[in-house]
Amino acid sequence: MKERNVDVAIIGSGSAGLNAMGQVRRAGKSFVLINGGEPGTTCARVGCMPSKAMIQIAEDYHRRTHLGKFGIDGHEEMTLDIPEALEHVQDLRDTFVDRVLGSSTDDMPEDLFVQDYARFIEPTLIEVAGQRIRAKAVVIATGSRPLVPELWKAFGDRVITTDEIFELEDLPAAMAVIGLGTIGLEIGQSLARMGVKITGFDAVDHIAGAQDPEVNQSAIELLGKEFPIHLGAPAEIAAEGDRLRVTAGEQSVLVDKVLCSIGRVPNVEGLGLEILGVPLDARGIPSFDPNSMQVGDLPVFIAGDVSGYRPILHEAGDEGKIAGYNAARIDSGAAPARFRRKVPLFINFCDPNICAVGTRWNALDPETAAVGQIKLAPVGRALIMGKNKGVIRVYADKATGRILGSEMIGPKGENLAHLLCWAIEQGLTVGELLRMPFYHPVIEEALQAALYDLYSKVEAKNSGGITELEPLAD
Ligand SMILES: Cc1cc2nc3c(=O)[nH]c(=O)nc-3n(C[C@H](O)[C@H](O)[C@H](O)COP(=O)(O)OP(=O)(O)OC[C@H]3O[C@@H](n4cnc5c(N)ncnc54)[C@H](O)[C@@H]3O)c2cc1C
Ligand SMILES: NC(=O)c1ccc[n+]([C@@H]2O[C@H](COP(=O)([O-])OP(=O)(O)OC[C@H]3O[C@@H](n4cnc5c(N)ncnc54)[C@H](O)[C@@H]3O)[C@@H](O)[C@H]2O)c1
Repeated sequence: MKERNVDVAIIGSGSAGLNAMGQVRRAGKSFVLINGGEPGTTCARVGCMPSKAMIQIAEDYHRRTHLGKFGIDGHEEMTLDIPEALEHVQDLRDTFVDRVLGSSTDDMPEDLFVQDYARFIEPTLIEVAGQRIRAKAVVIATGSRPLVPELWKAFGDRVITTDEIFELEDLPAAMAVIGLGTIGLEIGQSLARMGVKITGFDAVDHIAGAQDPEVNQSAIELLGKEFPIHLGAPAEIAAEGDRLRVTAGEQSVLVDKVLCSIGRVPNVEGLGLEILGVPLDARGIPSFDPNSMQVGDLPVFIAGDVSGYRPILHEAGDEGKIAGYNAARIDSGAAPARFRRKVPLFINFCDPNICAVGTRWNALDPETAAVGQIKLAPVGRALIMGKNKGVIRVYADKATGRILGSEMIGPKGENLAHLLCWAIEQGLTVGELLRMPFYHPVIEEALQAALYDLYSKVEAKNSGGITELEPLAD
């Protein structure tokens, strides 16, 4: 079998793999990029981008339900052309995929971009497409795919995942969404708003991965107004004629299709990771350092969703950069560089957005943490928008006032979560945040109100006579 040598072999041309390639190129090292399956990245093909395109349509169409209150007539007659809407999602998806391919692999020669599934023969020897590639370092960036229980696969295209939903040309009348994590809520709510009769199920008693009980309760209440939500029992599926009966505990519903959104599994089958000689966890992932992305003490690095560490886009990109940077420098003899990871930021784009930042509720020490909150109901700008629903909860260290984290459900949560995340990155205290300007009337005033509540509960207070203003030195 033909064998050739490169400095770095990157397995997977998703967002993590492409970022790794960028670093290797910048370091002037030779490489091969290997991709089994469709190129174009999960984000652009079946992930972030088509899902947000669908959410946008659903949200704009849903907006008609507020218009009557504003005196805008004609909204009752508004209809949604589903095939046209789905075609628009597909067109946008194709644009995003073309952009990714155009700026990455489109013009790469076959010896640099090998399209097949790779397999480890040794930690630095890869077999792919009938050839062997000896690399000084290897980056594993093979991503993940939707988890579908074996039994449910027998229902064919009546049980679909996000890998199939953006291919549909029309929508069924009734669907169950099993799994109300990120995907289940984003897509389930969109489908409901587009006119599909949705019933949601989750085995646990919280949705959207919410940990803060106030946020979880508000989320269940608000989303539950749009479609029935059944929690606390795992769902099962049985065929009933050409339809499907979904049952969970006492609850049961007959539907045309099921969206299976019960999580994702890493793409590791056939990779032969066992030959690395590093202990593998229950998901088949070798132990690695999340600051260097190094696997054990091997010249092997892991990045992106396959690691399961932080399966979101900007983190996959960061992990790809770290892995690529270190892989390109493996022959320097120095230990791989370790990088500080960013403050965790998570945004669920359902409406209202559900977000989590920094230290999560379950990790807070009730002895040392203070919690401030604001319910959105009285917030002026939210009221004007007709979106004064939800709650913002912000956590700080009681003694120092330093912001630790937040969980929230509210309008423009995506923006407020960024502000808080950047404040935590900067090590700011609640007092320092209150000294920032807040325009009027903006949704940030909701955050300001939560911060005032939090300020009243922390010991560290601002110096000078006015909380919001820094006194000038004489
Ligand atoms: C519906 C949905 C919505 C999402 N929305 C968001 C969002 O709004 N914001 C956000 O931050 N994140 C979102 N995500 C998550 C985000 O898409 C992922 O974190 C990101 O795409 C992961 O990139 P990756 O490079 O790790 O994997 P991928 O992009 O999946 O790349 C892995 C590549 O490896 C290839 N491969 C697999 N096995 C092998 C093998 N053995 N040999 C060679 N190649 C192989 C695959 O074919 C694939 O091309 C969403 C995900 C989904 C599914
Ligand atoms: N906005 C975003 O950033 C975004 C959007 C979509 C997806 N993603 C990424 O995709 C990943 C996967 O999303 P996901 O929603 O599939 O997974 P998830 O882990 O967020 O949610 C899965 C849910 O399914 C439930 N579940 C599992 N088995 C069940 C059963 N038999 N019956 C009922 N419920 C069951 C779990 O309790 C959980 O709540 C996320 O972790 C995230 O990283 C991110």
